[in-house]
Amino acid sequence: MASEPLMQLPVIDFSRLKTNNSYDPSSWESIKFDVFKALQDYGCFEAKSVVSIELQESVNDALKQLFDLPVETKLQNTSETAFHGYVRSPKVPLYESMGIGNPFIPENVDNFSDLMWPHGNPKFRESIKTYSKKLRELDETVKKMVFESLDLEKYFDEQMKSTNYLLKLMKYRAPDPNESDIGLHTHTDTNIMTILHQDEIGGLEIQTKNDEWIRVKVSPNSFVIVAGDTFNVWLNGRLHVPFHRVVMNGNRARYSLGFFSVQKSSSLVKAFHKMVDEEHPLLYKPFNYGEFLKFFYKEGGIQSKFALKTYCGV
Ligand SMILES: O=C(O)CCC(=O)C(=O)O
Ligand SMILES: [Fe+2]
Repeated sequence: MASEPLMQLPVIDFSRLKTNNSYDPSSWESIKFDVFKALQDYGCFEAKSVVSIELQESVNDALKQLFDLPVETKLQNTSETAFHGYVRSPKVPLYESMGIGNPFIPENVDNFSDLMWPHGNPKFRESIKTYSKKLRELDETVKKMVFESLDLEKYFDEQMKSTNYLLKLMKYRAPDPNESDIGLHTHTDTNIMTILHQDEIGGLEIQTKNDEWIRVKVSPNSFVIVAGDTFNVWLNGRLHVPFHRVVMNGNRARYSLGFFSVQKSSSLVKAFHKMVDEEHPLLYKPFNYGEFLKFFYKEGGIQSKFALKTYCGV
């Protein structure tokens, strides 16, 4: 599949953000500028130096151990909520995934771990807990920077309170010789924002505003931050929401994970009043995220590249 290997996503180093455990104000301002620009221009960027290599490696091991479990064990993880249970689908034959809801709540990780390893797996528990805390911190930092860039600080706490999180653990097997190499079809993320990590196999591809595909290759302990549709509804189109996909190459399995922030269904997804003016007319009517997901999964929205526009575009 044709893709452009030479272009790179913006790289933002988060190690400069704190000195002696407190935020350095000038670094905050300069990183904030880069974050907002990257999300406007690309809808994504590489976030560097958020977790240590050691922590990343122990999470990579945890992922392999999880998917090596017998399928009967993996099937024990069931849920009514989309992507929280064990997912396999003939539409994406290379893909399987498992989810842990709000994984920074220790009990949620313990319950998941006990279900998968009834005799215990302390290493899995501890690495996932530490990792999830770091990812939540990164999620909050990036969003706060975007809110500040648009003078929306006063809405920040309320928006964070109406957010749920999902840690999605994913494996893609290598395709058989006559099988398609598509791991995950082209899509945008409909949630607020996603923090992705892929292992050294690579395969994540992101489309630029000029319709060129970038094959993402980032440092082993970096993340790719991806803006989702919900975020762009709040901001009435100020961000770019990139199409992305997974294309497998080679003959080894690929492991990845995503930390998804999702707006709770108890409040409507809608543009901040301040974001709508003559220059920026309203793009989407307010909607309930749970209802949108029903449309997305049941009425063929998932096949449409522009499901949100069809559902609530003005
Ligand atoms: O596996 C990946 O790297 C990407 C996953 C993804 O885009 C998604 O789950 O929405
Ligand atoms: Fe995605």
